[in-house]
Amino acid sequence: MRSSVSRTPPPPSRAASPSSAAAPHGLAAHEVVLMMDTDPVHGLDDDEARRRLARFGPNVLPASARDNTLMRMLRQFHHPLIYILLASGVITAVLGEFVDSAVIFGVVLINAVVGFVQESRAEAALDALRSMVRTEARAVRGGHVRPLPSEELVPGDLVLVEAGDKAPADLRLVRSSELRVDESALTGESAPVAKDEVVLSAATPVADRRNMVYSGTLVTAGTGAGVAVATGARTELGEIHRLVGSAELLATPLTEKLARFSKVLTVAILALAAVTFVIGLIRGEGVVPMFTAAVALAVGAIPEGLPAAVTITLAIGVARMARRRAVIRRLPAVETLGGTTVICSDKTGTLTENQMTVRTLWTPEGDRYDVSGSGYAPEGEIREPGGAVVTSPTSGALRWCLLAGAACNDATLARQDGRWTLTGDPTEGAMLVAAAKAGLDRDALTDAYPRVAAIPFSSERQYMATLHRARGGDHVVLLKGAVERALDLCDTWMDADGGVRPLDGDAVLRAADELAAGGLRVLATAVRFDAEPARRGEPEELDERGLRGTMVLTGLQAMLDPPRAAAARAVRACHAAGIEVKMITGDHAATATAVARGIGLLGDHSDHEVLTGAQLAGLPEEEYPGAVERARVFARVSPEQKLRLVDALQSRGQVVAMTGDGVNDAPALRQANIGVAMGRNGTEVAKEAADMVLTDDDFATIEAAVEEGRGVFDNLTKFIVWTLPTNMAEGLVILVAILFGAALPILPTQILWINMTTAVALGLMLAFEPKEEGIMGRPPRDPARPLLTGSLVARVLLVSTLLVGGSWWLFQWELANGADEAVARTAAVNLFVMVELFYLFSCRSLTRSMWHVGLFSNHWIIGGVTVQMAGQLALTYLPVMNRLFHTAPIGLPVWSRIIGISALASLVVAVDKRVRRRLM
Ligand SMILES: Nc1ncnc2c1ncn2[C@@H]1O[C@H](COP(=O)(O)OP(=O)(O)OP(=O)(O)O)[C@@H](O)[C@H]1O
Repeated sequence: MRSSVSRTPPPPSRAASPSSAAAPHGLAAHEVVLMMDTDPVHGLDDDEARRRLARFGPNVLPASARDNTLMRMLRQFHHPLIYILLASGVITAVLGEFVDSAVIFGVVLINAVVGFVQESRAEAALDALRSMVRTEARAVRGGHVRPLPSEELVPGDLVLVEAGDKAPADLRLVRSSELRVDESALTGESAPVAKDEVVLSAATPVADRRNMVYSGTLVTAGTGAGVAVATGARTELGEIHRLVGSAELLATPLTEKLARFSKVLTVAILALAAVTFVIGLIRGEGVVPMFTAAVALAVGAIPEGLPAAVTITLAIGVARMARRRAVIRRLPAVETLGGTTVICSDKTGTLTENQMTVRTLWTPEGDRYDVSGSGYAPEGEIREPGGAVVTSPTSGALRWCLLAGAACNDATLARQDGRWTLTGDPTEGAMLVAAAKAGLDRDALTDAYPRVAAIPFSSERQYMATLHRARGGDHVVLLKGAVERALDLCDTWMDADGGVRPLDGDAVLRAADELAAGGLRVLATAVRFDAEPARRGEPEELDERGLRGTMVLTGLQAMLDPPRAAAARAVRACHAAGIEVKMITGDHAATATAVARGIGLLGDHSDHEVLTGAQLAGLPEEEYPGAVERARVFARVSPEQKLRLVDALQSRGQVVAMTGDGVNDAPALRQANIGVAMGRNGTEVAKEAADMVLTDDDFATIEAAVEEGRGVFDNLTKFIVWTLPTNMAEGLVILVAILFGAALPILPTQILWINMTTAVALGLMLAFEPKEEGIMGRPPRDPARPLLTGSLVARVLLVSTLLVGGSWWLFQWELANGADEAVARTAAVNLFVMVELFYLFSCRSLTRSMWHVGLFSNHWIIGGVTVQMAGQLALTYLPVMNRLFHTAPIGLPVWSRIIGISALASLVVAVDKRVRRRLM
């Protein structure tokens, strides 16, 4: 036994410079195998893998190299408003107002801490989401191929990759076949790179890395096996990650628009404050009070909490979507989802269960056989048209229909804990089960006729063929696939005794149509027997051209794939929400139509709403977009056609969500406004291209995500409508005071108090607002529509006016009735907060009255209101707060005036809402 020391490979250091001779791509494959101390066939054994995992750590990128904590904290101060506050803090101190200065610095600091904590939490929430979509790798351990979480890979592992995978580590290839890799994650170059056909014995090293597949790159075609030479942070990707840090996660078009808006607003308000300052001086006011007033104006009018609130609302939306099994990969998707107007969905697996069971067999003589049983248990019977049970047919079309289905097949069935489970493609699983029900054993055939070559199934090709050879040299070619494709390759059919006759393609198509009209998925099977012994030494190949016109059709297998339980309801919900649902499938038009009818996607007489890939291809350019917009089912569509479909819909102004799972779906997913990938059955390539991943592959989840997206947008709007009046009113109150040469009703530190406490305790709670009733009963939001509609702008102006009028009146009234300035200001400050607090309840719904929403349906708001009230009492009655904020205790009569004005303001808003609702 070798010692563990001798089995430790050199640290897979990237220190070996890429050009150095010791870099894996500069060595011959067998040298890399030696260097990594592994076995090119059996891989590592479990014990050794465990040791290496302990030594090198899990195969994950280090928590992204974000700025360190200090830098992130400092960034919180990088804002024009904060500069103003810092400057005014300094100037206030120079003027000898140390308490004010301390309050200003204190507020700036608290603001930075709150910003920092919120930002970190939002980022952590998004990071957590990424780990929900886990990558599986396949490695050979102890001679067996094992699916493994990619974190568990270690240097020296023999890793298998195929089309659709994301490479889980840096791999030096030891075998590959037609491998093509999209290396854009590393190089930015998106055209796939062909990798060399490498064999282990190839002694010549390759200088330009055509024998390497790097972690994070996407395999777009072919298969390969490679030795992991670096994992985790030591991969090329890890290196880039360390240098670049993570991309800016928290920006979306909306946050950017708002950030720009706040910047422009800030500059405008600063200019206004400067002008006010100058006007005051010209009118002979003192420098200090004018400076204070200018600062108050700037601090009050700038909506500083806006960008952070938007980010947090989006992050909360993302978490809600994740709970409903839609994982957002790109934050802008949250915004776009709410505006989705068309959802283009795959059929198999998304609208249906992808649980196939063969129900009917058809042989070319016209006989139909019924198959009983359900699921993947090989329990059930096949009955002849007369009713007799079929047992082990020994010759003829039925035997070869079943055998072709079962042996031209990569699926396997296993019994686990009394349940039959399938590994592989459900279509193939169903055919395997059908053969077993007739007592036919695939293994008996493949033992006598081992498989020597195959044309794998692909969505473009729509069939699969395998070549089997007996020891004596006889060949059998087996084929299964879409009926039209199989007919292209056959010109004869097999009868019940195994005799071969000329084919009547139309009769087969008619039979297939009839079966498909019942919603069954129909595949044809065919065989070819070659007595000719293979010439020694000649490679055994199977090529498409050689099949044409040589195959013998043996029958049809029709299988049921039940619609998902929630699909019909979700389609109905989408229609009610003004969202079109279109089915895009590789399946036959008749099958697709029947399934679409079953889930309410098509009416009973709507054949004109079904288009096939061939019809699409034949459409003149100018008719294409219109036809695509009208159709609801697209059948026999190849993945390549999906891109053009998305384009066409977008050219008609639609906001398109498109699902996809294969490698070739990636371009369409990228082009769609919302690319949706399948978490369970999708390829890594598709997930990488998508904006959203469904962890349950279910169509209903898309509908749920759209609903959440609408909710997020509503909550954003609510926050903005709630916060803007306060800012406007604060700015205006100061402006009016200066223009009239009157005392300021609120001081800069008091404005700081109002803005900072209410944004966190009150405004943010709107982000937790549950979705409004009927949110899926209105049409999608027009992306071109501004965030605030005319009526919302009017409401913002109305509330601002009420605030300015109310606080001005109250301040003057208190002064006129003998109160000192501190008491009158405390009254004004409390009035501001109280109006905001009442108005918060109104903002919980943009159109309905606050009573309709239910006063207590958002616990967060109740909590926030309680905290805010406690804060107000402290501000009013605690001596230390009185000193810090220049406030003073106020009596009950003052409170009653405050509450009275606030209630009156709410009443006016409620009436305004009601009148507008009537007008709508
Ligand atoms: N494993 C397979 N072997 C041979 N032929 C197959 C196999 N799977 C599917 N087919 C045939 O190819 C056609 C297209 O299949 P594809 O997987 O592209 O689409 P689909 O699964 O029918 O639909 P969707 O696009 O909604 O997922 C099928 O209708 C079937 O006739």
